[in-house]
Amino acid sequence: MAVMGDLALMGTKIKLIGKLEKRVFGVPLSSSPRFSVSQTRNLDVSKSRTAVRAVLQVEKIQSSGELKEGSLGFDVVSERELKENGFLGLRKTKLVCTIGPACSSLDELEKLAIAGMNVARLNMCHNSREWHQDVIWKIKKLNQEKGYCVSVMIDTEGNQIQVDHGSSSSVKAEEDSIWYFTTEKFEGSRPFTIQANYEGFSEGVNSGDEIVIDGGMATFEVIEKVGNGLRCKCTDPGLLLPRAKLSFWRDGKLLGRDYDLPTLSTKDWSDIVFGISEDIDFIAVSFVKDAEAITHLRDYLTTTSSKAIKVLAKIESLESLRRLEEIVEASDGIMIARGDLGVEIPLEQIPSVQKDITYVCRQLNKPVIVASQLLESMVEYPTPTRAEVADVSEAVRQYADALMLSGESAIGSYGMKALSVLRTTSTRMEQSCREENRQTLLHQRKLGASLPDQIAEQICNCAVEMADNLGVDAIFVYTRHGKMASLLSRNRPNPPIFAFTNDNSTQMALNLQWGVTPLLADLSDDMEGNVKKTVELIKAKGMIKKDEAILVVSDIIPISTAQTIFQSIQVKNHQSHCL
Ligand SMILES: Nc1ncnc2c1ncn2[C@@H]1O[C@H](COP(=O)(O)OP(=O)(O)OP(=O)(O)O)[C@@H](O)[C@H]1O
Ligand SMILES: CC(=O)C(=O)O
Ligand SMILES: [K+]
Ligand SMILES: [Mg+2]
Repeated sequence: MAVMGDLALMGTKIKLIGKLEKRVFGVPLSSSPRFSVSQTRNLDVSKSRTAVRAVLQVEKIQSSGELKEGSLGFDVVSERELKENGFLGLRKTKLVCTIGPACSSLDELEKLAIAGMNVARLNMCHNSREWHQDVIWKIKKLNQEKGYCVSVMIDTEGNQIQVDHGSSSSVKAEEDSIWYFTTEKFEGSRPFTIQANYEGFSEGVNSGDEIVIDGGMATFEVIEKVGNGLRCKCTDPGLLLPRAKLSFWRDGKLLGRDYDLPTLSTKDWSDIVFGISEDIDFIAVSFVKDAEAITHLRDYLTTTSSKAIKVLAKIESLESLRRLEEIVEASDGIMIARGDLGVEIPLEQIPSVQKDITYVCRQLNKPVIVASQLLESMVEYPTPTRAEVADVSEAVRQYADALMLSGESAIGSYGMKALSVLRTTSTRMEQSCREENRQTLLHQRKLGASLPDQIAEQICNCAVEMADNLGVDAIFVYTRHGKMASLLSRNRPNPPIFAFTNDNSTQMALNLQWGVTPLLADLSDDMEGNVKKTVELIKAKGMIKKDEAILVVSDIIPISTAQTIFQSIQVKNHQSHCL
């Protein structure tokens, strides 16, 4: 015997199956699954006259019969974590690692995968095409042969204005020393000379303006313009690193500069073509200025790639902040690239800007990565600073979908340790957020333009409220394109979300979404069959304990009845025979 409830919503069926202990939509329920109750309640879900009618009733669930052969599509890392820590012990915050010379061997990559790397990032600014290809092949090999599930992201070089002193190490700029910034091209280095990579870099700059290198590594005052070059005096001594970035200031204010350069350079396009041919999962676009470049790239990918490659916009300039909402709307996700952002805006503004961006992303339901200098000191040292741990914790408390390592994993000696710090710190803060019940503090904005989209959204909002109120152990979602999984994730539920999909690119894309464990499964149009099969398999693997309850959500649309959308919510526990 089990409890079963139906919610009927314009052809949408919602089922509740299981032990109902608390309140659903404010309706008090008996604590025993062996009760008989029938209640109705109207609930407006949109501006239209649509209403939800909730009917709770007792129904007998048939015994499951024999277990079928098959795989649940679990990757080895999630499977191990689930067995060791149980449902609630699964980490929700996703981890991205930049791959560089310190971690590019098969062995090192496997160690990162074991330690929880969900996405590997390749920065196209560095190294050769062959090097990147080799890393991608190794990751695919690990996924295919050893059962990991690591997605691949390429990060474009972009049209960045950089200055270089021509030496491979850093150079010191002393106070009052005179330097010449030039656009002239020459090999090697010349004393007190810095090459800029763009002819127009000094356009609109006046004498008396300040040049700040890498967000404050050193500062110069412009003495005079000489052709396209600038003669400058060092006013704040410091270090000049190779390929440094610069910002211009006048009267204490940043000079917003719109260089007439396309967001995607010729090299970026060739890297994108390479990425498509290597079957990558994400393209992170550097120095996005507006939504246009993102829309253009997405259109290009739709026509050239059979796979749904996701486009992430990197927020790392003043212009991107000014057009934040349109960029978030146009893209599949966002990276808060705090490194270059800190060159473009005053450092003290970064924490509030990060908070605002993560908030907008949640509202518009796009995954967001917090990147750069999370554990910067670990490039050199085996432990993080207390301030770094606090920074990581704050990003987790803001419910960022993912955290990213840059130099810590790419060139650092303690990449594995840094990843472990991200893992333990995020797990701890997630637990604290659950105890505080911070999810309820978040406001949401309606996303769906069409009624079916609004229905999907409302189902997910209600499903998460139910899951949290009922204290279920896990949410199962059956999804083709990941929409329902992301709408559930957006609500940041207490239990983990297991997203079953038969689409490989959906699985790899969901790797970036908070709290979602994506699983590749052989789904049919028969929802009851899908649920039964996966629950039986997960039970057979010993992943469900006797007293655990699961909430099931689906958006599988049967091909034969494409006009009608059958979406459902069910709650299952061991009292129902099919568990
Ligand atoms: N593929 C690589 N090969 C060699 N060095 C790398 C590679 N990837 C990263 N690095 C090194 O790691 C450091 C940090 O990496 P990351 O790519 O995050 O730099 P970044 O400058 O912050 O990124 P971006 O250029 O996108 O702003 C780089 O300065 C570079 O020295
Ligand atoms: C990641 C990156 O591009 C930055 O922080 O600038
Ligand atoms: K880059
Ligand atoms: Mg950057």
